[in-house]
Amino acid sequence: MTALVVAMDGPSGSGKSSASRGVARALGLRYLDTGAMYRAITWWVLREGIDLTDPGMIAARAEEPVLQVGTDPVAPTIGVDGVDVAGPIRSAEVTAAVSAVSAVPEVRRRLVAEQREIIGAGDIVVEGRDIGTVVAPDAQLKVYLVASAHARATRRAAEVAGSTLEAQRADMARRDHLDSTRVTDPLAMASDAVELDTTALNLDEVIAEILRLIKERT
Ligand SMILES: Nc1ncnc2c1ncn2[C@@H]1O[C@H](COP(=O)(O)OP(=O)(O)OP(=O)(O)O)[C@@H](O)[C@H]1O
Ligand SMILES: Nc1ccn([C@H]2C[C@H](O)[C@@H](COP(=O)(O)O)O2)c(=O)n1
Repeated sequence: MTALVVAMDGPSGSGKSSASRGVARALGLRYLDTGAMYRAITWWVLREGIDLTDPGMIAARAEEPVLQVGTDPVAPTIGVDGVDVAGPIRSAEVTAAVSAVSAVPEVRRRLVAEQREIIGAGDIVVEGRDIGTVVAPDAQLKVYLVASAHARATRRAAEVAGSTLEAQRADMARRDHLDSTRVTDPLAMASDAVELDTTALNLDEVIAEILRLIKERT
């Protein structure tokens, strides 16, 4: 049987990470969080003091940081030049800057190549924004997760200590806009993806539906 690749795309807070990890764990597959890779490069750009408003400078140095990416769905890891950045990449500072860095074509070219190398022989669930359209267009199953803006902001506000619903809603609207209007690889649903609205579903129900879709395809 062909090695399985499942592509999971969708906007911020739609549940991609939680559902992808759950599916990978259930089936003994690997898991790749491509958003963590864009966040890791962003962490490095900020640490280097590179001007975020200068895409040319970000592009010129895009190949410099070396990423270490772990694909165990139980304990995914991410490092930059040997530094564990799993915590820092979730900071408000990185979240505010990541759309600008991920819009730089040289950053995307570099990371898409690395992502394809990690996907390699398959048996992996890959989540992000452009997986079904650009990174793995031949994936056996492509799922596009959506949820209402209210549900997404409520979930995030519950997760981030000290945050409010309104702040989360504003941040997601800003990132959705930047992620879907960038010139290279914008957030878009692949024509052969299955759209799954998670607004009224709990996480177990989402995972069960994706497992059902995988069974149907394989
Ligand atoms: N179906 C669901 N029902 C309720 N809560 C959920 C559901 N799916 C995910 N969550 C919760 O919503 C939050 C966001 O989920 P998750 O991080 O998986 O989204 P995401 O799409 O990967 O977001 P991002 O793109 O910003 O990384 C988490 O706190 C998660 O536990
Ligand atoms: N394949 C991807 C994955 C992520 N991004 C960008 C867009 C997001 O704002 C940012 C962080 O992703 P998250 O951790 O919130 O999933 O990275 C992208 O452009 N392409």
